[in-house]
Amino acid sequence: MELQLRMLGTGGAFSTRYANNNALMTIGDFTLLVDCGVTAIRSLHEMKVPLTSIDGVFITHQHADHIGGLEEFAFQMLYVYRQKPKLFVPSTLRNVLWENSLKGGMINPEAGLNSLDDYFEVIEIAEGSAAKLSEDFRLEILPSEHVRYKSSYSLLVNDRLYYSADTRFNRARLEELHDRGVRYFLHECKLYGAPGVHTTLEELLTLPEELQEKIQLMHYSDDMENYIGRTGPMTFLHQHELYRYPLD
Ligand SMILES: O=c1ccn([C@@H]2O[C@@H]3COP(=O)(O)O[C@H]3[C@H]2O)c(=O)[nH]1
Ligand SMILES: [Zn+2]
Ligand SMILES: [Zn+2]
Repeated sequence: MELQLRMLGTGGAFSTRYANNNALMTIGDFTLLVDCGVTAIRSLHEMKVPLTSIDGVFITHQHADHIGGLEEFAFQMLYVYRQKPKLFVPSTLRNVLWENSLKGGMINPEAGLNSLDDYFEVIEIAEGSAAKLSEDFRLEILPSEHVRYKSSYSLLVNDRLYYSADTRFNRARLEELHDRGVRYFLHECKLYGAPGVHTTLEELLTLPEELQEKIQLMHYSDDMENYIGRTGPMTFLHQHELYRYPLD
């Protein structure tokens, strides 16, 4: 069994070169879109991935580079393809995702479209245990500290691949997961400046060498090329490339 990954984009929120940091993960016959930002629909078109080939969408948090394409995804699925896609959403985000982000553009009482459930088959994911998205695809959500007092999540897939999404540096978590046998770490990276709500390259470079060797960097700024050769053993993820991660 392997996880196949293609990044729709690998850019930070203000990147114009690398598109929003959204990921397509396939295990067995199940394909999950992790986040659906402003650039997601265009990226999928460029990758020749039909919207109908996506078995479900998972949302990590409410910033536009992670949910800004969800309205178009929902509208296309409803009005073009007449399908109701699965939306996997952390329990703490379900209500605010609709009330504070999507409702303004998507509510349509005349058409009976009044809630998230009218567009999606909503499947809440709770913290603390892995959810089975399919026979082969297990997803655990790990609360992350990104913008304080707001929900955001990192992911653990099949106990083998960690996907940070947007988060401040969390050394204890990274080392604990590494000790538990997690093999692949896809980590966001702010290449320069103070951390703020993100993890900096400087912080990641303080991790043990054997952990850095397992890290691929994403959510980077447009000047990424200036940092090639300055990331220790860590490598950069590239948009649209196919990566394969054995899971056994
Ligand atoms: O408290 C805040 C909230 C936001 N921001 C910026 O806005 C961006 C929103 O998307 P992002 O989470 O990918 O990156 C964020 C940062 O670049 C910030 O610096 N501090
Ligand atoms: Zn982001
Ligand atoms: Zn964010």
